[in-house]
Amino acid sequence: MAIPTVVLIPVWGTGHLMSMLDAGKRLLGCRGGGGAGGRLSLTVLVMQPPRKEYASAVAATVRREEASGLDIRFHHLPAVEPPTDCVGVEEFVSRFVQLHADHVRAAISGLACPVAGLVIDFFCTTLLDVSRELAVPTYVYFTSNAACLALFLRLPALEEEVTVEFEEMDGEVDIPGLPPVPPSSLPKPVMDKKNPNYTWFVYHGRRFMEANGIIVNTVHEIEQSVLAAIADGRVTAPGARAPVIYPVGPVISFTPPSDDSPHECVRWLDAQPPASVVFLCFGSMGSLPPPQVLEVAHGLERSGHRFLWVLRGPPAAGSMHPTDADLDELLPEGFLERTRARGLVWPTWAPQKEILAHAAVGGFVTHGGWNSTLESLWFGVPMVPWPLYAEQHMNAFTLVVAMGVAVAMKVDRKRNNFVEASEVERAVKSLVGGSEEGRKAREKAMEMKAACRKAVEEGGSSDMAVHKLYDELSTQTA
Ligand SMILES: COc1cc(-c2[o+]c3cc(O)cc([O-])c3cc2O[C@@H]2O[C@H](CO)[C@H](O)[C@H](O)[C@H]2O)cc(OC)c1O
Ligand SMILES: O=c1ccn([C@@H]2O[C@H](COP(=O)(O)OP(=O)(O)O)[C@@H](O)[C@H]2O)c(=O)[nH]1
Repeated sequence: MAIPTVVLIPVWGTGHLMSMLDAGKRLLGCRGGGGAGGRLSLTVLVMQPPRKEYASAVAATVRREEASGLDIRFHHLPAVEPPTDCVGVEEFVSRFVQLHADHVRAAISGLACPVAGLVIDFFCTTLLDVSRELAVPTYVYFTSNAACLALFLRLPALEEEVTVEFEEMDGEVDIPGLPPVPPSSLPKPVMDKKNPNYTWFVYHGRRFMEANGIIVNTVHEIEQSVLAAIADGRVTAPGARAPVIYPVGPVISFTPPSDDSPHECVRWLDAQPPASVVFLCFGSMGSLPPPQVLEVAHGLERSGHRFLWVLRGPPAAGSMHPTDADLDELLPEGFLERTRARGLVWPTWAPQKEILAHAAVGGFVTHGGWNSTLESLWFGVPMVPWPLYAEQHMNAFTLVVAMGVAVAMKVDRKRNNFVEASEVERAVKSLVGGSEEGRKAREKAMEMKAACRKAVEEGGSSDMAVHKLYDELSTQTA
């Protein structure tokens, strides 16, 4: 009989597609997985991305994985017409995915091998209707952390409990397993209940309950208390218990470098003392408006510390991604000359993981995307979170208050996440300048590094979670 397959349905963004593929590959790595005599294969249903800028990145990923020799097949779904009347990302992605339901049904029904299960990105819960119809067990893959997942699961009950906007409520938001969450730290889509993006968040939170399990890119030991609260039924409404949670992280995509010569950023770091450099980078969609760039430049200059700053320009019209920065136009007059001996400003995509791995890096000013956060923890680098979009305000709260791996910085959410130069200076000095706060964050980050590495070793918590999932999937089609 043909080997049963696990069908993956990712969304197209790098932090989503790569993360799900790498998690899937861990299933193939289980005893009897995708190697010779394997008991499971992977089939990836690829949606044609709604924007050209994503299409080439997706195509490159597919080419690389097809050449890997692993038992992974890619099935390209027919294109659909993207909705044109959406107000934001959550609504757009959710509705665009929903339009693929018939194609997903046809693709799964047409597979020549038995289907062990379906793994869907968290934006894809509308497809639970298809999997129910086909009687295929379905797991949600949650690319962010357990704290954010707990909020998703708690939202349907919060709908009843908090009838005003969160920012108008008295006190803080109660999410069992987390310290009380200030309403100003909630993810962007939750900040405006009249917005369809909020409605979609609540919708997904409700539908997660129908899944056979939720796979989360986190580590049991680093989010123990919130994971326990979910498992004990304290997060969900009375009488409702969340599906089994599989913390399989950190899932980090390490792609082999394309040539042997070290990147210019790495060569620059080679000449810096250990733990002396603060690294600033704001994710795949992060760029700072020109007045904000000036504040950062002044803050870094006044801090007196070494820095490696990935500075990107504003996105071109119709794009979500930053352009390469024009440094002469963006930076203050004479800044590069004055800081030449201790700073490097890099105007384009940087090899973030290689940089975080470097001994010279002492701290990371990050937008707090979950992939960046896990990469920082993997290398034991303490952070200063500077949330810009999506769930990043919630991540910043988790990193500072719940995990203690980051030094807080005052970010004015009401002024487009503006940070004053003096605050950049203070945060940088605190992070890499030997303050008690910075020392504690570094110590915690090193503890988390050890926990992350242990979790993915044979017999570690994440390794066990992957095996548990593998066993469940393989028995379902046995
Ligand atoms: C988790 O809550 C939100 C996620 C997103 C979001 O949307 C998105 C849409 C795309 O078409 C492509 C993407 O790559 C993408 C990515 C994305 O979130 C990022 O996901 C990472 C892993 O979950 C990470 O945690 C980053 O912080 C996110 O930026 C958008 C959103 O609101 C706008 C969310 O609330
Ligand atoms: O110059 C850059 C910017 C980002 N990244 C990578 O892009 C991903 C960003 O994912 P994250 O979840 O942190 O944020 P998002 O971009 O999805 O908001 C991470 O793997 C980073 O290492 C990188 O390698 N170089």
